[in-house]
Amino acid sequence: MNNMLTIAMPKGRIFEEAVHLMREAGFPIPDELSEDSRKLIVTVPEAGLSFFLAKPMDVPTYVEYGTADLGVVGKDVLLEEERDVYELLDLRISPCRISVAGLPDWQPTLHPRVATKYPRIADRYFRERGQQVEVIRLNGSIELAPLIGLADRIVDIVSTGRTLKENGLVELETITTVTSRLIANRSSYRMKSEQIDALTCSLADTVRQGGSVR
Ligand SMILES: Nc1ncnc2c1ncn2[C@@H]1O[C@H](COP(=O)(O)OP(=O)(O)OP(=O)(O)O)[C@@H](O)[C@H]1O
Ligand SMILES: O=P(O)(O)OC[C@H]1O[C@H](OP(=O)(O)OP(=O)(O)O)[C@H](O)[C@@H]1O
Repeated sequence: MNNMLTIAMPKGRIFEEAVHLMREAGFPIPDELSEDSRKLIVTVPEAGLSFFLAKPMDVPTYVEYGTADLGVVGKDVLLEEERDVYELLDLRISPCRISVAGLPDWQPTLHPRVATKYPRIADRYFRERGQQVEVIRLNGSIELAPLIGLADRIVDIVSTGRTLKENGLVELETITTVTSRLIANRSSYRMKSEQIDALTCSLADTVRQGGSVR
């Protein structure tokens, strides 16, 4: 059996915090694993760890298919992608929320349109409330949609609230709060339980001690 643990790391916002947390938990992550580098795979044989860098939305896919044993990913992505993976630990990093937002003078319309990068989350949210909406999937700059008349409302990430404020939008409802999670492939979790449990426990201790808060 291959005893190496392969970990899918998300590029972008979560990356630095995740690396910081792992180093605090005692895992020797080399400087080579950096967003400044173009290298996508970094192996640390002496620690039995191999890391690769992926787009955040793709992390659960790599983990579900077993190309990574573990992954670090935002709860928003888990809720959107609905991949068959284990969620092992709340890492309490990269906090934000998913909210419904719109113009302050927004009025309900007969066939409301909702723009979002999270079509499943949006669809589920409005369906559970018995509200019929047309969900329009966009890839970014979601706040544009109500400003230019593409949609009545948006479902998007809010962190500081600055993007909403600078575009004259208001947060109407919070759908859920979000932090990053450690996830595992189901069969890896059975086959490599000892290694995965040890890594999860070290990270959990560090998280409990507030080690990740910077
Ligand atoms: N202000 C924020 N905006 C977006 N994501 C945030 C924010 N704060 C924390 N996050 C977390 O970071 C993750 C997104 O990271 P990032 O923006 O780097 O990736 P991305 O959405 O794939 O970006 P892009 O599509 O612009 O490359 C989200 O899944 C979420 O869990
Ligand atoms: O509340 P804030 O702190 O302003 O953060 C929220 C904004 O950040 C994200 O956008 P991102 O920067 O990823 O750009 P994007 O529009 O291209 O997705 C998100 O989609 C919001 O637009």
